[in-house]
Amino acid sequence: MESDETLTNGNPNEFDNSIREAELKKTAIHESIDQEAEARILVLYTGGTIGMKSNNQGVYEPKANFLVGELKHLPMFHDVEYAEKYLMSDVADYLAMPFYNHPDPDVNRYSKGKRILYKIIEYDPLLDSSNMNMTDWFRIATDIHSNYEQFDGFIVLHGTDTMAYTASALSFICENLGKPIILTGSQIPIFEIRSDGRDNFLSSLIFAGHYCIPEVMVSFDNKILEETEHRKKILPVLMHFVTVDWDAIYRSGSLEKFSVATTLCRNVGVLRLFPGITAQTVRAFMSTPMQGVVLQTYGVGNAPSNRPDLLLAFKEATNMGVIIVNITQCTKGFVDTSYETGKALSDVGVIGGGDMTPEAALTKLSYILGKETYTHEKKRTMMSRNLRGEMKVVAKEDMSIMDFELIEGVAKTLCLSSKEEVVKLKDALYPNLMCTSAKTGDILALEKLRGTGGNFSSANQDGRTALHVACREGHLEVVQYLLQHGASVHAKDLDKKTPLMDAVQNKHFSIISILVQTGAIITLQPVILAMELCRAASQEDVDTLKAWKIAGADLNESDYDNRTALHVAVSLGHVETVKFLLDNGGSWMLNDAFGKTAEEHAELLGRTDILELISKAKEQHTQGT
Ligand SMILES: NC(=O)C[C@H](N)C(=O)O
Repeated sequence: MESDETLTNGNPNEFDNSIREAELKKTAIHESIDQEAEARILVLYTGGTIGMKSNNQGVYEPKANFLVGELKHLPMFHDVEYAEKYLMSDVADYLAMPFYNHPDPDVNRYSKGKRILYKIIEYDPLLDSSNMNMTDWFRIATDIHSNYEQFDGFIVLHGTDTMAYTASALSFICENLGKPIILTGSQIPIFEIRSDGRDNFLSSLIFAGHYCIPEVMVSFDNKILEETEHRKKILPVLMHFVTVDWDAIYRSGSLEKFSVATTLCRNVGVLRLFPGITAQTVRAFMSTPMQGVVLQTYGVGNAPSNRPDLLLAFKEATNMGVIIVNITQCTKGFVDTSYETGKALSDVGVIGGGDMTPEAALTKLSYILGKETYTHEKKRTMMSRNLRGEMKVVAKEDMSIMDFELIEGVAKTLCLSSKEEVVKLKDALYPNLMCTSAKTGDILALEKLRGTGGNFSSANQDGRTALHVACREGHLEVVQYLLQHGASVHAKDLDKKTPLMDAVQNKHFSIISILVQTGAIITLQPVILAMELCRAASQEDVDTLKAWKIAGADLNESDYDNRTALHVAVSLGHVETVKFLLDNGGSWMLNDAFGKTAEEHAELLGRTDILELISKAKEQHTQGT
């Protein structure tokens, strides 16, 4: 061989020269490596059509240990000459793309192009994505985590069938992400003569190597989409190859390091409404062990408001602790409560899911329900928050005021300098911020306000406190939270209304019980209370009568004509109301101002059905005494 000959037979000077040349060459190599901007990308090859091969029956199947070797023959994926010269030691098993000068001026302002070195880790077995499950999501996230520091970005080669699920799941379980994760795949294997796979993979490598976008994204068809909107191809794209919409990028404000969530809840599901769906189906779907349901409704989040049976089934489920999130069946659009039919759902505890895709909503539910340290109310609040850019349109009533960092913001804008000024501003704003948070059931915001000196007994300009508002809205956990943190059950607003009255008027039975247990009492004058009872009786509003009863009211209270609720119910022939009143201590013997008892009114009207109820009540009364 040439070198041996030189060694053994050659002139010693020639030998010295060749060493010197080799040394010079080495230095040149190092210089060129040092000068060349470089990005290192880790590619997790999980399977999918992109790396499949047709078997002898002409069917595509994943083929192990095949992709890397084949890519090495494609010049746009591997620069053989460069690799032979420079890929050694720690990068020996990497592939090297040809040096690429990115046309985007934003990217190229500081460097004249980049060399992307990438390493492929092939999963065993390679999976068709239809065979993947939650454990595979964790494996991908954990692999990214353990290689996080050595790489500038990550690509996941994945089948297209369930890519939207994996991408959405990764976006949630990868917490405090600071580097790009791009999922890509193809419809035709990368080695076929015509394949979308080559472009998709190439775009992903270039994108991951040139842009530091801290999001999970999907690369397809020369477009990079945020993971959570990937299904909706019609939405504006984040990047159309050379132009990035930087404003559309979601950035976490957290100071925490990148980590991977440890648990996902599997008891979640998607239910698509259809005309004629039965309440039985809904109940069966939402029964134990179900913990979270994505409800796909019509249009802007509508469900039939003329189906009390369905609404009751949803209400039962939310009361049992199932978290239901409302998203639309349309491929484009978002959930709004401006229609009566949409509001009916939020009234029974269904949370508005804005414009989330079904995959994002489902994996978000699974992620949040997996957070064992969160209270139920916190889980509900988190579901209505935009956590990873998955909700471009947050339903107005679901938006947390704390998202705006209001106090600091206002103080800065007004250039307040002294502590006193800031305290004054706080006094003016805090009660309203607390009421707003109580209205949306946002315990996190309340906690933040308390932590920065908020006092839950302070009232806004109408004398309303956060407790008034929570009682009115029916947020049981917020009521409990406020009471445990110093809110007064005795607070009266400018209309002399207590939180108990708010709860009664809105028929929130459990809240009424808690308030009574905490010492709340009815503060209305007896005659006014009687008028309220008579009005409820006249409207056959048994639930309001029940609410007053739980609040401690005597249902025999009489108005200015000495009429009781029972007089009114009998005179108007409201049988159910009569029955409720008799069952709850209503007296048939009290005279009104015209000298008549309720029983006499029934006789005058010839209401034998009511007279029968009265005689039954009499019997029970005699047996009881
Ligand atoms: N195009 C594809 O990748 C489809 C394939 N069945 C998969 O999801 O793995």
